Amino acid sequence: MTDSVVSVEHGVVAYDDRPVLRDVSLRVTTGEVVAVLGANGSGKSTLIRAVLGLVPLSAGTVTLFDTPQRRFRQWSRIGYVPQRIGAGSGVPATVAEVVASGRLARRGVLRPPGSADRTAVAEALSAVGLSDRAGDPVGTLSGGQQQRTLIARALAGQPELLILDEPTAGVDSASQDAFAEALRGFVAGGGTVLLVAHELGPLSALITRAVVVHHGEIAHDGAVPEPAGHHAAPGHEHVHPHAPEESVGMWGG
Ligand SMILES: Nc1ncnc2c1ncn2[C@@H]1O[C@H](COP(=O)(O)OP(=O)(O)OP(=O)(O)O)[C@@H](O)[C@H]1O
Repeated sequence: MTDSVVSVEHGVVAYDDRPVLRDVSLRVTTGEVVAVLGANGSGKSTLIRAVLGLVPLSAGTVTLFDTPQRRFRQWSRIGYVPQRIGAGSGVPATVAEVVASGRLARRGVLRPPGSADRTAVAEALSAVGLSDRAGDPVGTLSGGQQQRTLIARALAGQPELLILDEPTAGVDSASQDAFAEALRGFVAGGGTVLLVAHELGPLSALITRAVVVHHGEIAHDGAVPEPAGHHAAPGHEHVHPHAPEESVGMWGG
């Protein structure tokens, strides 16, 4: 038995015959917090979508918890927060309802929520610092709080692996801190994380390994790299000026 959580071997993804991922291999083991970094359009989202089976591989294999992806059925072991598509869905659901929907894969639609479901929802809300907003319509929350709601939804399913696509992009610093805290708790409980990021900000201390995707290939796999020249980048915002010893603020772009 190994503790392999995700394994991509020689993965290739092409959209309309245009290769977007070329011969990518990546292995994530239990307890790792792996950040996938890289410039816009380098293939980061495509990589995690391929891991989840949301886009097909044209070559190579994906293995999840030691099971070939095509035979994998235990999707409740994985929590996924996709890239945000903008605030305000117009759905008048409350924060608690959205978070509770993260339990559906575990309890089934036809069974009413039990005490384990209610506890998991309450814990997830607390983990992201939104307990006091549970009864509020999601649309009344800030963008960062809405993002925290989606993260709580994933946490409520009590996954072993969290996959997050740019979880803190465009999110206010209070929400970034709350998210980092929630992730810290998840990892302390034995969870594994694979996340796509542009800016690591308060997350950088949690990241155990960084994978840099460049033109559809893995250009680096190891320590979090120094963001070369990022202070000179136009539009750069210094996200944590009080903590210069934390090396990564922005990477790629
Ligand atoms: N469904 C699709 N059909 C066709 N092309 C796509 C599709 N999804 C992504 N692409 C293209 O594939 C390339 C990689 O996209 P991807 O979203 O994986 O990059 P990314 O590194 O996540 O970028 P970003 O940081 O902008 O999200 C881009 O050129 C993108 O335009």
